[in-house]
Amino acid sequence: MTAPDPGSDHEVAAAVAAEAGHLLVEVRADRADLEGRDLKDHGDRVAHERILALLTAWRPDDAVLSEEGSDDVARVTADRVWIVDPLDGTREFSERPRDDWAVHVALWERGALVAGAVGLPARDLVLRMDRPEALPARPDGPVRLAVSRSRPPEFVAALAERLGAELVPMGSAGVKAMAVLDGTVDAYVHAGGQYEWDSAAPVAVATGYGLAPTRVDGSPLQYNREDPYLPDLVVARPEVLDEVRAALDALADDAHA
Ligand SMILES: Nc1ncnc2c1ncn2[C@@H]1O[C@H](COP(=O)(O)O)[C@@H](OP(=O)(O)O)[C@H]1O
Ligand SMILES: [Mg+2]
Repeated sequence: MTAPDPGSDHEVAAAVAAEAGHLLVEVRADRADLEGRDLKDHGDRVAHERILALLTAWRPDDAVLSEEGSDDVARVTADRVWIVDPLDGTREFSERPRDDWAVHVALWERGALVAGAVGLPARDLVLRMDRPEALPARPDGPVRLAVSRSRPPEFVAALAERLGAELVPMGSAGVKAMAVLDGTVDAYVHAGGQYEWDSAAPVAVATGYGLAPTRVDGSPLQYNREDPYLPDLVVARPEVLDEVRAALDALADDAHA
């Protein structure tokens, strides 16, 4: 049976992320018979089904764009669309006991992200757009950039060289964006491929925390487009934003020279 409607859209986002996260933690513990691809596929599927069941019960009139669902283009004309990645960092989820994987739940309404939560189930955390916390003070030293541990884009290596930055590898777009918010790193820059579900909830939460995520070229991130491919992203804490932007612009100039 589905629990009662949690209330506001923010509460729904957080409850959906938490419930799917609990399920994934259980699956990982209970299904010792599953490994690798089988564990990834099972996790993706059960988390997607749970999220869909909860959103259907609590927000029956809203559309859903999920990494694991079949896309219905009718969402493009809908007023409200939940953009979800039931299991981000699927690879890391399958590598027990890694904890760098996430559940993403965001709500897009008429052009803007209006609610969002990123669950970090293996850390028993849900970060929410509506419950921002102060960023810890930034330590002295080089800029720290979160980067994919399994397929670090060459572009980010070039950026790090230009900035004299340190690369901090970890899995999951949600984990990397949340690492900016908890002070583990100063920025997360990605290029070369991603989809709306990889960044919508992390961007919603980062926006709630007062950050201003953009595309790599500085333009706004736009969601609920017909093609959900959204290949690049910059999430940076305010103290390093100008420096990171200047380096990105210089790299773009070099590329066009
Ligand atoms: N070049 C690329 N093209 C498409 N998706 C990419 C990508 N690089 C990263 N991603 C997606 O972004 C998420 C974070 O990746 P990473 O951990 O490597 O930083 C992953 O989501 P999933 O785990 O949901 O598939 C991954 O599939
Ligand atoms: Mg993903």
